[in-house]
Amino acid sequence: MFQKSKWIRLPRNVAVGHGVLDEVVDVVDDLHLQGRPLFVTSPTPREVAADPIAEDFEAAGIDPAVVTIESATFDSVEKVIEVAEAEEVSYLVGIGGGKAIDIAKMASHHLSMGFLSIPTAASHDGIVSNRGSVPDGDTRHSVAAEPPLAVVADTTVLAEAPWELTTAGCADIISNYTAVMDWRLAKRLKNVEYSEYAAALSEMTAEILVDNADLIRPGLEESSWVVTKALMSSGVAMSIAGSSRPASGAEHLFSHQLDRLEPNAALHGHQVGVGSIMTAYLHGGEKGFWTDIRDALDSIDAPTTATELGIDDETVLEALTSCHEIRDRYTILGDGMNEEAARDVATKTGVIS
Ligand SMILES: NC(=O)C1=CN([C@@H]2O[C@H](COP(=O)(O)OP(=O)(O)OC[C@H]3O[C@@H](n4cnc5c(N)ncnc54)[C@H](OP(=O)(O)O)[C@@H]3O)[C@@H](O)[C@H]2O)C=CC1
Ligand SMILES: O=C(CO)COP(=O)(O)O
Ligand SMILES: [Zn+2]
Repeated sequence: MFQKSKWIRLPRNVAVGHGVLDEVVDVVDDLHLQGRPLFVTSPTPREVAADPIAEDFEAAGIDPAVVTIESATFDSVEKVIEVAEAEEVSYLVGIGGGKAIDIAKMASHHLSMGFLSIPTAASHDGIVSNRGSVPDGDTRHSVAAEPPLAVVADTTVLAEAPWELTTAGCADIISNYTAVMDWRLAKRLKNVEYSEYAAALSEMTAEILVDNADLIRPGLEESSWVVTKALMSSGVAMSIAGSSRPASGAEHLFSHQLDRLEPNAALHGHQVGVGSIMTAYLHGGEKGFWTDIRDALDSIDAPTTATELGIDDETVLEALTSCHEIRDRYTILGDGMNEEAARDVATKTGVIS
């Protein structure tokens, strides 16, 4: 007897393009959201977007509360929950990079409140996903979170953000290739839950981005358009899967471990991109597959070496040999690499010299 069932929660409204930051109040109106919002933001996005959006709300007779967070931690989630309760808000608006949006979606989940996602950087694929990513001691949690009711992605704002944020978003997408390979491997070896649709969407998203690499250039609003659509598509793949599996494999374990060993050394997307070169090599795949990943990263100005990440070779090796312990997620790393093997892959792929 067929007994499978599933909920897939996706945004109802997606406003993307030139100047849509001016339409946030209209989006809220269209969703029939009542009461006071809490803006969850971080220092730079507050200046770039949260303060101007607050002025629009005030002009419409709505007084938003604002909380600024500095890091993607459970303490930040707690802080947001406390402010939301104290300020008696009705819904949350995450305004910023991956950090602010993750914290807002996790706090919304806890509070059972609606949430809007307003990215100020095309730097990560958590814009629409229903997961939050939080370091916690030796481990890294992928936490169930509230998917946004709506996304407002202004390509003017995204194009004006520092270029490396956009290249980080591209690298987060390019890493989908190896994430899906890890997922298929885990399906074959460990019978983990797997969605062919989510996997195909994730791969297709990476494919379209790489095919359009020529359009991705600094300061071009069209680049933000191409990258943001890919980031949202990748987030939809995660929401369909009900897990970050379509977009997070061993290359993400490597990045999460770097976050522990060298906090804030490099952007999330850049770290997963370099990780992806090495895990593509480990998968063997078709000859030249890892060089395709490296060349795709190179073509959009994303780092391909430890030096370009600003991380020393020994830290790369430590991350490679220990990152399988970060979480219970089967990948090409299996039960871990020894140091010799790690040095071999990192050297042969040119990540370390
Ligand atoms: N839930 C999910 O599915 C996913 C979650 N993630 C998570 O997202 C995070 C990575 O995202 P990322 O965006 O790189 O990290 P951050 O949110 O830390 O943003 C990176 C930097 O960009 C700055 N910034 C943001 N917008 C602008 C702008 N318009 N102009 C100038 N600077 C700006 C931030 O400023 P400031 O320092 O002031 O904040 C910060 O310094 C990680 O925590 C990662 O785990 C990533 C992918 C998927
Ligand atoms: O970064 C992600 C997808 O790009 C998801 O993060 P996790 O590895 O924490 O699930
Ligand atoms: Zn990622």
